[in-house]
Amino acid sequence: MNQGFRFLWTRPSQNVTENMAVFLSRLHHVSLHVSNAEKIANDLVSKFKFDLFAARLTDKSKHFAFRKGAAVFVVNERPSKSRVGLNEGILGSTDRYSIDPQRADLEKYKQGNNSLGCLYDLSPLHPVDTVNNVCFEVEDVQRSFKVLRDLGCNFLVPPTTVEDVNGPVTYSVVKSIVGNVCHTLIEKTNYEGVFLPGFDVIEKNWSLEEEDMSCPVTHFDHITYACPRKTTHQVMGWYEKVFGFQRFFIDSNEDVDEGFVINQEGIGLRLTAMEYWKCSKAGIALPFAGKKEPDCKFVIAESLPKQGRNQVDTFLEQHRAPGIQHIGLYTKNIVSTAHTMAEAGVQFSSPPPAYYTQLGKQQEIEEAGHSPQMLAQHGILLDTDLHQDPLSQRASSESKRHLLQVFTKPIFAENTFFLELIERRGATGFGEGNIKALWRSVQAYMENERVDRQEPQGSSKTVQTALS
Ligand SMILES: O=C(O)C(=O)Cc1ccc(O)cc1
Ligand SMILES: [Fe+2]
Repeated sequence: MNQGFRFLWTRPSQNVTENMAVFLSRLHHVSLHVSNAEKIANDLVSKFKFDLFAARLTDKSKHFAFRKGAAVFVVNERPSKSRVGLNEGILGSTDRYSIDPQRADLEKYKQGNNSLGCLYDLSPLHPVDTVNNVCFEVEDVQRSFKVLRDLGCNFLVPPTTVEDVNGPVTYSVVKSIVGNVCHTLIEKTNYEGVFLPGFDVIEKNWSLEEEDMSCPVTHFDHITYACPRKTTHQVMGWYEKVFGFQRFFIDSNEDVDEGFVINQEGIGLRLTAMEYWKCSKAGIALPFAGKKEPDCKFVIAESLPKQGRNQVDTFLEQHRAPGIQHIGLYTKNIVSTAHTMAEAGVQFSSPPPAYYTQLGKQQEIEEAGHSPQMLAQHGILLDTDLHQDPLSQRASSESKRHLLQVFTKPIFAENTFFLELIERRGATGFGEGNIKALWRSVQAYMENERVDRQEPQGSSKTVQTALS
């Protein structure tokens, strides 16, 4: 079945590679644009246990950087339209660093969209809260810019250097093929500061190596895109060509051309996954100095028409563009993390209660060393990888590969983004059982939401009818 692999990409010799794609050193941060930065900032700190470690406040914009292990979010406050002035300079009056336009066409950019002082990104004026910029470190931004421009990529910000006392950082923003998603490419090998020039570091009295035992989130495990129907091949092809991404199989039942398809019992979903070339050889920033960071996977989710309206369609509608639907946070202990976050007010989507009582599930959970009650309490799902190599088949149940996952409810006012917790015990893909149950848990939440939203409308209609 898995033959004639279309997306398989073998790494050619170094010289050829140089002309083909830009290789990414590491994921630097993921950037959000929201209408109320303080609300999300509070949630990230008090509920999701991230640390606010850097901030940039100008009279026009607010940017906060949060970290949990190697997972870094930058929250940008989306300015209201009334605050957008034409032809304003890039630098806000409170900026204390220098910026060097490396290209003449920066003039155009200054006068255009990005007149709001949104460093390392641009203010997208997207109508709803959105997570839309996945920022990567690269070795050479200028060279990356040339390679990608030759490949036909559109740049939203040309190479630009920003500097403070800790040294220079050069960046450029390239538009992706997926809706409003873009990628800031960052070169910071000569920068010695904690984050990026322009941000004030917020000192905290804790060792960077210190680990939060109750909530051991270490990195971004995967980023899932919601894409329109029949666009998966195009998206895969773009990432393969531009950044040298490689396809990997989510599940052993996956078809090469079709991806991993679930098209039954109300679930219509096509999933395809890819990851970037592992070449984390560039200088690695704190707090992971000297350590190998795991790479983040990318998942493309496409809805299939037969099974009715679903969560991918809902995302596309409410987000008003294809884009990042959710991000999986890797944790070393999902039970403890979910428990700590739930106590702090995080709401999780639970699967139907029958999930935990279905034949064999209880035993499967217990064999994996968990308590069904504990998992059920927060809606955590467990999948056992049944396709094992012959050696581990003969080994004890302890050597089986497991995957544990739970989805949060949307974290913005509209259904345009949620988080996921994921713990991998040997499993590298996404289990079919979990995907079905995750899908159902989100569907159930959405159905409830729809009913809740319709009720007041229904009752006001009744009132109106009674009055007319
Ligand atoms: O299993 C995962 O974590 C995925 O990321 C797959 C997925 C993608 C989209 C959905 O709406 C539901 C599940
Ligand atoms: Fe996921």
